[in-house]
Amino acid sequence: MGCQSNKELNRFVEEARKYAEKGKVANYIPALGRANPCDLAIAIYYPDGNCYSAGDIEKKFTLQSISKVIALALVLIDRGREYVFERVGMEPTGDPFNSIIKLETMAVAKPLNPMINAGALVVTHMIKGNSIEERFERLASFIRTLSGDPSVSYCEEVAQSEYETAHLNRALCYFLKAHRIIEEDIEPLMELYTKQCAIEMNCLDLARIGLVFAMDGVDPISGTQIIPLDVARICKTFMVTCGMYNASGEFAIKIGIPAKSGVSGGIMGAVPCKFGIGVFGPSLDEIGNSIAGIKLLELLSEKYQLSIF
Ligand SMILES: NC(=O)CC[C@H](N)C(=O)O
Repeated sequence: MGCQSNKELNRFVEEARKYAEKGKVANYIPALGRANPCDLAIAIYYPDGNCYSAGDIEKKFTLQSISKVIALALVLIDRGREYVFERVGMEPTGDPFNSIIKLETMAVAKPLNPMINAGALVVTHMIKGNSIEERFERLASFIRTLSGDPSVSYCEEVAQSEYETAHLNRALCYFLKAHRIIEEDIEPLMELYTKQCAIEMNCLDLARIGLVFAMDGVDPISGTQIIPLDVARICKTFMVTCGMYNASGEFAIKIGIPAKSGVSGGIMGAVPCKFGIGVFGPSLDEIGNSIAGIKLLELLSEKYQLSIF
């Protein structure tokens, strides 16, 4: 089944924490550079409502790229598959998450998938609403429903810090605007995107969202289908093929759990039909994934045979 003991999870955390010193916290968003590289936490949420956790579980972190998979679910619900995939593709890139190179070399300028920044910016562009505030609120309220935590909000300091420094993301947006994939003003879109990335929570909330994906869109605690089955499946497939950036192949081989990471050090995992996982460890490897977090998931996956393959 899976780990059902805080004590055992704690042993895994302490074993994996040793790897944190081999990585570095992200500092291209200045506010993220202030994280403690030694922090490490995990929570596992089961369909019966039981939750096990260990490490620095009280620490909140921003979702960053984890928000990409949730925003994708929202726009797929709102606009349907056809509309969404006319504007963003379904293929992994093998490039870093913020790369611009494929946009220019592909025959059609549309981003290859919604998990790289270019694709995620197009997804955020598709969030419906009459103002930036309304669009952000729709996403935030969707995330509150998924996590079952009505207090979820965003970290203003991180949002502002990214907004002030997100020149590469601006470049992606202007390129996409020139090719008419994005059709709105870029500065308000950047405001929305940086707030989206700065939505913060602890790893228990994140595990609960992972659980909804694991259960094909049903929140087993409330019994509601929050995400339609086909949308949940599309999201999980992207998590497998592109969720860990250009390390998704290695992650699939070594760990084999649909997962999505973010540069703040979060990882959301969805073990199909079993449980959701939330991990936080801000020390990152060269690709930008939580170094101790990956080790922790590796220990867990090996012990409990969690690979879906
Ligand atoms: N990999 C990430 O988590 C990237 C998210 C970050 N907000 C960015 O756009 O650069």
